[in-house]
Amino acid sequence: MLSFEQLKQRLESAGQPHVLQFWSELCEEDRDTFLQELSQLDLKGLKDHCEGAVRAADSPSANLDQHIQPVPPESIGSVRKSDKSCLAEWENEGLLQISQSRVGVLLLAGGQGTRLGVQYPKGMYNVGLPSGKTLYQIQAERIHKIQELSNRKHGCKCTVPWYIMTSEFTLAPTKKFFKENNYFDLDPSNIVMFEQRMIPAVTFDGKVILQGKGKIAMAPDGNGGLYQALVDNKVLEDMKKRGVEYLHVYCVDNILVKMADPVFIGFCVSRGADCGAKVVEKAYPAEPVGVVCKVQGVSQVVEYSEFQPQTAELRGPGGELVYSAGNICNHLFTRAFLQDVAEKFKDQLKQHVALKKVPFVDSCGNHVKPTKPNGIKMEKFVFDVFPFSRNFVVFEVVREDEFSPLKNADGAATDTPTTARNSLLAQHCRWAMAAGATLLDEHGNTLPPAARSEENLLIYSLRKSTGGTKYMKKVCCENSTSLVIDILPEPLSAGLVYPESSSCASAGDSPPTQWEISPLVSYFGEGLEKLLGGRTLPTPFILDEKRAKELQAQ
Ligand SMILES: CC(=O)N[C@H]1[C@@H](OP(=O)(O)O)O[C@H](CO)[C@@H](O)[C@@H]1O
Repeated sequence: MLSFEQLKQRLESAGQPHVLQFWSELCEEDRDTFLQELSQLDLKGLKDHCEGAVRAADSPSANLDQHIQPVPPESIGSVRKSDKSCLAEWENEGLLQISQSRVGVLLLAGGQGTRLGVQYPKGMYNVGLPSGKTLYQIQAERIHKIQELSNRKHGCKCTVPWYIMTSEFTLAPTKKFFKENNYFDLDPSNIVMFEQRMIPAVTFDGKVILQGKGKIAMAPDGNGGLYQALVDNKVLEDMKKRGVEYLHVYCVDNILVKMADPVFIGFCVSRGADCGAKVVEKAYPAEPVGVVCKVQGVSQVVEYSEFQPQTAELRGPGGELVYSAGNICNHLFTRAFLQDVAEKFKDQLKQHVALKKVPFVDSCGNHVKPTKPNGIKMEKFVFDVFPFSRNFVVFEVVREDEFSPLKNADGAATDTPTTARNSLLAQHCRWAMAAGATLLDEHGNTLPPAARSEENLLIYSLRKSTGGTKYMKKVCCENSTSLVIDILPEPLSAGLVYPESSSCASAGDSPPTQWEISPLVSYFGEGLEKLLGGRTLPTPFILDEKRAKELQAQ
C-alpha cells in the first residue's frame, strides 16, 4: 500500500489533488480504507483516463450511418429457416462438444440493476414464478440438465464450468447467495467467480468525482471489461487446464437464455467460427437492442444508444426493418480467439461514453444528488471484439423461445419482471401442449392450443399486406391459423410498436397460465411426451423432478 505522501504526490501529478480535500476530516478507519482504495487505482493511468473521458464526451459521436450496411440475410444461420435435419446435426455436434467437457459458460453479472431498481445483483431477482426461482437458480438448473443430456447421449461424465464475472457491487452478495443455496447442487469447484475492474467517474472538466469525503465514485468498466478481467483472474489458464475450447458468454437478465446451447455451439463449430453472435429479429425500430451490421464492411454490433433513429426506422420493400438483427448478448468464442484478444487486442477496444447522474460531495462537503448528468462513465462493450475475429458468424433464433430480458421495473412497457415471467410460462405451456397434454384452467375448462413460433410469420405477413407499420397492442391466437390483433391508431409512445410476443397462454389481459416446468426436467421442451402425452392436467402446476417421477410411474 502507498503512504499518504506518495499518494498525495501521485494525485497531484495526475491533476487530481482535490481527491484528498477532506482528508483531515476523516477518522483513522476511514483514512485506512480510502488509502487502500486509492492504492489500488491505476494512478499512472489516471491522468490519461480523465483527459480521455473529457475528450470522448466532447467529440461528437461518429455518425456511423453513412458507413453501415445490414448483414446479408444469406450469411445468417437461422433456426427458423433451417430444416429439422440441419438443426439436429448442429445439436448433435454441440452435445458432443459438451460431452467432452470442451464447453464452458460465462455469465456477465457485474451490472448494478439501476433500471430494475434493485440494490442487489439481478441474478438474485425472483420474477414471481410459481416456483419462486431466481434467475441464478434457473441458470444453474439449465447447466445441470445440459450436462445430463450430453452424458446420457454419449455415456460420459462431463462438466460445463460456470464462469461468473461480477463487479465490486455484485461479487460479495453473489458469493453469499450461492453459498446459502448450496451452489444449487453444482460442484463449487466448477463455479469460478471473478471481478471485473472498476474505473473512476469523471466530471465534464476532467476531475475524479468524490462520492463521499473518503470515497471516489467508481463504476464497472462495462461488460467489455471481460477481456481484462480474464487476464487479471487467469480465467483463460483455467479454461486451458480444464480443456474448455468454447465459451458461451451471456448476459444475466435473459430469463429464456439457453446456456451452452448445443444448436448454437454446433452451428459455430460446423462453420469453423472463432466468434459468433445470436440475434433475434428486432421487434420495433426503437427497441433497445444493439444491431449486428457491417460498418465499413466489417461485421460488428452498433449499440442502440449509438444508432440513429432515422436509420433504425428504415424499412425494406416488404415493410421489414432493414436493420433487424437484434443482438441478444449471447456470444460464442473459441479459447484461441480469446487468447488472441487478451494478447493483442484488448487495449484497442473502443471506449463508449455514458453521461450519468453521479451523486457527489461538493467542495464545501455537501452531499448532492444531481438532477441532470454531471459525470462521465467510460465503458467497454463485450461485442467490440467482433471486428478482430477471423470468422464471425451470426445465428438467428426465435424471440419467443430465447429472448425475454429483465431490464425495467414493473410498470414499464417492456422487459419487466411480468413480461419475463409471462414469456417463460407461455413457453412452458407451449411445450406441455406440444408434448400432447391437455391443460385445464382453474375452472376445469380446457385451455386453447398454445401459440407456436410460426405464428410470428403470420404476424409478419399480415403486417406486409396492410402496407408497413401497424401499431399492435396485443397479439394472440385462437388456434394455430387465426390471429386476433388489436391495432392502435398510433404508437404507445414515439416510434414504439409493441413487441409481438404474446401467445394464447398470456393473451389478453388475463394472467398467464401458471404452468411451470423445472429445467431439471426439460432443458428446451425435450423429453416431455413420455410424461405428459395424452394426459389432462390442471393449473396451476409445477412440473418438478418429483412430479415427473410420479407421472412416469403412473
Ligand atoms: C453492451 C451490451 O452488451 N449491450 C447489450 C445489452 O444491453 P444492455 O442495455 O446493456 O443490457 O443487452 C441487450 C440485449 O438484452 C443487447 O441488445 C445490447 O446490445
